Amino acid sequence: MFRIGQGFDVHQLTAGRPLIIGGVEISHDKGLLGHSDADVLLHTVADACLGAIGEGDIGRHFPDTDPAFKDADSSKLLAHVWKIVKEKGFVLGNVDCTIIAQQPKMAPHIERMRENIANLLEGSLEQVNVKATTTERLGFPGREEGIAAQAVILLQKQ
Ligand SMILES: Nc1ccn([C@@H]2O[C@H](COP(=O)(O)O)[C@@H](O)[C@H]2O)c(=O)n1
Ligand SMILES: C[C@@]1(CO)OP(=O)(O)OP(=O)(O)OC[C@H]1O
Repeated sequence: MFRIGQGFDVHQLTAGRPLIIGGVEISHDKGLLGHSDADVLLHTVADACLGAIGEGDIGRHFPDTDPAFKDADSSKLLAHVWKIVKEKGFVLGNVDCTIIAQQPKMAPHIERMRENIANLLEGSLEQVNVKATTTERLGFPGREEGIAAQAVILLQKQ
């Protein structure tokens, strides 16, 4: 049996925060604002996983009112979500992600993001694709007010 899930997340860009995307800290003049480390890509992958298994979303599992998740490492949140996925008997088919950001360039960091996601989802590099696009300066990503990410995941029941 196969299950498909999709995720979408947005975080605001602000000065004085680190920019962490896909578990990679990227040198930039602004970072993403959130209750956790605001890793928009890992949140999106976590939501895609939860969607595929019918388990709601990360806000339900890790409420942003809970001090336990203040500045949380999103790798740990995704690892917890993946444990739930495994307990339900699923393995990774593949996951395809898009980061929507005008700046900075994601290309130099994409391979490390893929490695991080493959490790967290206990898959191979070939099962994980990460890409990036600008919005040609249009809308909130284009004005560099925020960064969005989306993901589609396929899970297979063992
Ligand atoms: N933040 C980004 C955005 C894009 N890229 C890479 O540039 C290519 C062209 O982007 P367009 O939005 O003009 O289509 C895109 O395919 C990515 O390879 C990037 O690295 N970082
Ligand atoms: C991850 C959590 C929890 O720390 O907080 P944020 O970093 O604000 O992220 P968001 O994508 O808004 O949703 C889930 C939250 O509950």
